[in-house]
Amino acid sequence: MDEPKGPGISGYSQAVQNASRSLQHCLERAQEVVPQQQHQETPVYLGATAGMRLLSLDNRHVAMEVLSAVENKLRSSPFNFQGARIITGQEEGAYGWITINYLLGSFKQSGWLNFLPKLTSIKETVGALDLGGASTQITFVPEQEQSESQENSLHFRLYGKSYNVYTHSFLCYGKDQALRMKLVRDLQNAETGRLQDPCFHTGYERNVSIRDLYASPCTANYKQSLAFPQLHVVGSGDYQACQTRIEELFNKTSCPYSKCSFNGIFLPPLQGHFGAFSAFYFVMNFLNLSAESSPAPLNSAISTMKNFCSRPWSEVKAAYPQVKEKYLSEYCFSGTYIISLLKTGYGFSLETWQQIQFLGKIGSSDAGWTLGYMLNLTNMIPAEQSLMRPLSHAGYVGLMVLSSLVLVGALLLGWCIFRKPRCLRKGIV
Ligand SMILES: O=c1[nH]cnc2c1ncn2[C@@H]1O[C@H](COP(=O)(O)OP(=O)(O)O)[C@@H](O)[C@H]1O
Repeated sequence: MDEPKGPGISGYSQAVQNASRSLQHCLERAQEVVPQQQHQETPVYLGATAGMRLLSLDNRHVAMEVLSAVENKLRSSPFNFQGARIITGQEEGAYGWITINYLLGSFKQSGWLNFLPKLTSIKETVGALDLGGASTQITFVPEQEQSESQENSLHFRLYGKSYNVYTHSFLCYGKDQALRMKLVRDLQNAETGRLQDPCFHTGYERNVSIRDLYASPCTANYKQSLAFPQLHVVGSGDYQACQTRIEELFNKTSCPYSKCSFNGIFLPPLQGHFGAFSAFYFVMNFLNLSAESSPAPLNSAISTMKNFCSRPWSEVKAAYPQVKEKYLSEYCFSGTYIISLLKTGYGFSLETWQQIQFLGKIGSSDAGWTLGYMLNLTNMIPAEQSLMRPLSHAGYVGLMVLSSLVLVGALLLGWCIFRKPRCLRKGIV
């Protein structure tokens, strides 16, 4: 039976071992891809996200140990290691937004072409929705420039244009921590260690260690002494009931601003198109709800989820033998969570849902915060747009041919004037 590892001591060392293994794998891959003579001059940065933010909240000492273990490994690699740090939720949101807009070309178009608004359709930036295991981010340029909450507002100057960006990172609302929060809430009224859970398929069973469940800062507040050391989760596969339980995670009771998402957090009216990536994409892509040309409407996403959650576990397992059991068993929860977060949490409607595009890659690059982080650290995005636009290859060739013709013409003219004055005179007379 699959048991999700929580951040108990065993969970941490397991997590460190996993991280170390993936880092090794990453380094080996990078050494294959980057030509050997460029290894030393290739900068390497490491940014850690919400999982490490949580670990740091829970035990700063362990978090620092993990970072320094990773640093040592990277320092001994052939690359030019520049440092490892835990990035803030705001940075994670901002870098995701920078990545997708950089890859979609939204910044450049809205740079110098804005001087010619009538000649070109102005392309707006696209909002970014990022779902991880431990946190989720929403970032976009709202219609109203003045923000009601300074902690949610960022200012960027990119390619000569200013952007006032709204961002918020919800720690604990990544899909793994959200599942934990739901489980501990379900446990509050439980008398036995057996929990019937509508977010898992019928026939699915999982044992969860109570100690691990409460070990996260996201669930610590719900801690209660229970007579049983393990929670025995038994699936009942019911989308509607699952959605009802999930929606309890979003506290909509009070809002100190004109508008909020949930938990009293300011959210300006949603504006424009959104790219939803990372786990938003992994889950929606598995459920066939991410079609890039026309993403499924909200109503059909809900019917797909109803149908998927109601399928018995034995049937689902047989249908997808190649999918990791941990992911497969949680797609009913994750899909339902995504719909609830976007609809109830952020307030996407039937209409605005259509503005969301679920993105895995843009071109050949992953949609995610990492590219934006690199672009920022390596100063790849200038604040000001250079006045000269770089020439395309065709433009360059054309300009060279034209200047060669002008040069040949000038030489001929000079030769006529100074060496053969009669040819000119003949022409004139
Ligand atoms: O193929 C997949 N299907 C479903 N979930 C996936 C798949 N690949 C990765 N994930 C999950 O997506 C989430 C991505 O989290 P990530 O590591 O980017 O952010 P985090 O730092 O906030 O946890 C994790 O929960 C991971 O387990």
